[in-house]
Amino acid sequence: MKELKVELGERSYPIYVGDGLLNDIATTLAKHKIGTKSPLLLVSDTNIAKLYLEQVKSLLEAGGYRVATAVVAAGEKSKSLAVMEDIITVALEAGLDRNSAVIALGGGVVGDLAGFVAASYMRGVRFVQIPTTILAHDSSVGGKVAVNHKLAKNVIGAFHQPEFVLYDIATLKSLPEREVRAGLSELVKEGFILDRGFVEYCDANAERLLALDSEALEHALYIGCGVKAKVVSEDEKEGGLRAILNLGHTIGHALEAVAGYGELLHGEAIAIGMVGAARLSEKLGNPGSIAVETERILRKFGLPVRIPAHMDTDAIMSAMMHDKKFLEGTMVFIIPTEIGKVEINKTVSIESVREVVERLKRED
Ligand SMILES: NC(=O)c1ccc[n+]([C@@H]2O[C@H](COP(=O)([O-])OP(=O)(O)OC[C@H]3O[C@@H](n4cnc5c(N)ncnc54)[C@H](O)[C@@H]3O)[C@@H](O)[C@H]2O)c1
Ligand SMILES: O=C(O)C(=O)C[C@@H](O)[C@H](O)[C@H](O)COP(=O)(O)O
Ligand SMILES: [Zn+2]
Repeated sequence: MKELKVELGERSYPIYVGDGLLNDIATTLAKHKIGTKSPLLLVSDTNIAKLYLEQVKSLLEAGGYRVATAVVAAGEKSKSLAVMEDIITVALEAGLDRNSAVIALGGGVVGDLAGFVAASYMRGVRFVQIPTTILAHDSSVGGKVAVNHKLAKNVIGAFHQPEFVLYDIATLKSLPEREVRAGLSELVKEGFILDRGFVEYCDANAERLLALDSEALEHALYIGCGVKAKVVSEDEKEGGLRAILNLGHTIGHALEAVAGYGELLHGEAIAIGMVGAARLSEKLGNPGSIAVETERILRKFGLPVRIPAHMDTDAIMSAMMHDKKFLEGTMVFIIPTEIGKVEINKTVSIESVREVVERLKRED
């Protein structure tokens, strides 16, 4: 097992990464002083529930915990206020109190949703992340929790840090291929923003990562979680630096909302968004090779790098105006200045964004 730490003073917490860690869930809860007197709420989705819910529930019960479960429909559409309210009903009916904890067993959808329940229920209860997708190396660390609004992604949410993150890479073996690719998109993003060596590792080990080779995956997730932990430790609430984790998200989130949540997976939309950001970089005078290289690596992972031609440019532009980085009429963009480095740029014009969007729709 490998261990990392998110350093946030009294809210610091560990990330445990390893093979078979789920077996230790009850002892890990006890170690983190989550006791057996108040019931727990285990949140999952329909796909994950079939695979791992009974196992985790039994392990917890064997450790003396009382466990209520809430299973939501798999997919992005479950990140909604309506589904959140249903989960809160389960929590109330099961008698969860302020000493209870909510456990997210799943990908980013379950993590963001259960996390926002934990942040809101009785004004905040403890929260544990058990990520089960590659993408969730990103969502389980850092405390951003949210649900979507039909006009914009993640605009109803909070910062609520977990007690710990338990990442059992054995669970990743059951991921569908499309989800593996989408997860690798956000994983290589951690390299694009801060670590050229990691991009080179992902490039050289693409086949092994796609084949879910345990050693390559454990190493890559450890590095990816490490980048995330470092950035969050320096800027928990996105006062500045943390915005770099949003590379590809200004365009990407707009595509997700306009396509209809779940049509384009988050990682797929971010892949297209990262190509968009690299094209904008070229417009700002940086080398065109950044966009070429970004695109080459994302294609290697079988990710989409073009905007579906049927998507309406005006709708995409208008969705972008709801981005959390759109401030006082200015679009703040995360721009790659070389592979492994980005800058937070406030000079990108709306016209150049429109041009890039149009071009990404027209090209093959
Ligand atoms: N909070 C953050 O900082 C943050 C960071 C990145 C992404 N996100 C959010 O995360 C979400 C995307 O997360 P995701 O890609 O994990 O999607 P997801 O949670 O929808 O999971 C993807 C699919 O894989 C299935 N699945 C999950 N684990 C599985 C397993 N082990 N075996 C088989 N199937 C499994 C799920 O049922 C689902 O169908 C988006 O909503 C995005 O906005 C949040
Ligand atoms: O943790 C962050 O900060 C990120 O930006 C990580 C992103 O990958 C993630 O998709 C996040 O949810 C986006 O945040 P938002 O504030 O743009 O909704
Ligand atoms: Zn993301």
